[in-house]
Amino acid sequence: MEKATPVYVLSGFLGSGKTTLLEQWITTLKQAGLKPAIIMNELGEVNLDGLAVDADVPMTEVLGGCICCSGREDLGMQLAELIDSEHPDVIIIEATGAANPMEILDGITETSLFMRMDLKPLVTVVDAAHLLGLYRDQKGKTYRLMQDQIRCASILILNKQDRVTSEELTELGALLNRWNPHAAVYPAVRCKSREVMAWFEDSLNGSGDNGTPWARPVRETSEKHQEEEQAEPPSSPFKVLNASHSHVMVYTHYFEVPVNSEAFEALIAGLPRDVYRAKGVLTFSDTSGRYLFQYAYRASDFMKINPQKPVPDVAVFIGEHFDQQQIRAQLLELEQEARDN
Ligand SMILES: Nc1nc2c(ncn2[C@@H]2O[C@H](COP(=O)(O)OP(=O)(O)OP(=O)(O)O)[C@@H](O)[C@H]2O)c(=O)[nH]1
Repeated sequence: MEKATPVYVLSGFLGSGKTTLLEQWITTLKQAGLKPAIIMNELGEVNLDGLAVDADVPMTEVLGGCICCSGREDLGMQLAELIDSEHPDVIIIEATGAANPMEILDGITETSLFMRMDLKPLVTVVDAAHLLGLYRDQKGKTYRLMQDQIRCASILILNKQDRVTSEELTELGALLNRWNPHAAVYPAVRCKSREVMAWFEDSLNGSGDNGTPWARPVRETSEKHQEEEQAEPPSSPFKVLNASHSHVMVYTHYFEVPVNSEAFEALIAGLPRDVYRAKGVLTFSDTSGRYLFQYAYRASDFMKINPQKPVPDVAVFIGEHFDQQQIRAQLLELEQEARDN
């Protein structure tokens, strides 16, 4: 089976340190002999961040707007083109600081309907001093957007630790914990964090392991750190949160055989409430042609389609803390039933 391309999304407010982290990841990938490709989204018409990245790394730019609003389809297309033309081992998307990550995830999963991708847990970089200032004012669009970016993340890098006092850092840690109790939080200067790098390397090794990396590496890291945490003196300004599962999850299922349409509809109708979005392309065993299905906020829709190029049978589920294994087991059962009939 064709290999799934791992896709990482870096979110975080303007100037928080995303490009700084991106450069470190690129270095790591190259040292491991892997070929990275980058999608950069800048609000301006010129990609200034891109200048900081190695010239030999394939890069696609989505300029002049925020991928999450104006160019969602653009993002999907760019992603597909990048995979087709460059065959990278890993893709990293650096979103503009003004983007809402949920919308970006939605754009990316469109592409996974026709290309094998392994979407990794979302990483958000937070500028400690900026967040502190906004938190003290408690208002404005920026404040709310930063909250959204924090809430969607599975991993939070509390960057620019050097620009706040240790008391402020503790206060911010508690704040992040309240806003997103599921994410692991790592304070850092210039995004340098041993734990985040270990997670990154670990998650690369887990690529292609359909869906599981969403739950695994953070847990491993946090388990390790629980032990370290206990050994830390009580005055330690930080603790790593016990993130047993990633926060916003995506489960992608590639079908090996056409399944029964009614059984599939029944499965969709019975999805847990925590799955708030699903979509896919399917061939059914009991109908002719292919269907695009969409599910949002408990309503589903099936539309007959005629893809212009080969597209796998696939379903993508997005939600918070849902049991991916349960959905996977149900889908495998449908496939088994189809084989038996
Ligand atoms: N003091 C301090 N400066 C940092 C730290 N991390 C990054 N910076 C600086 O902050 C500025 C912004 O960093 P970038 O990595 O470009 O941030 P970004 O999130 O990519 O910025 P946008 O693309 O504008 O959203 C740069 O001048 C960095 O050198 C840090 O931990 N401490």
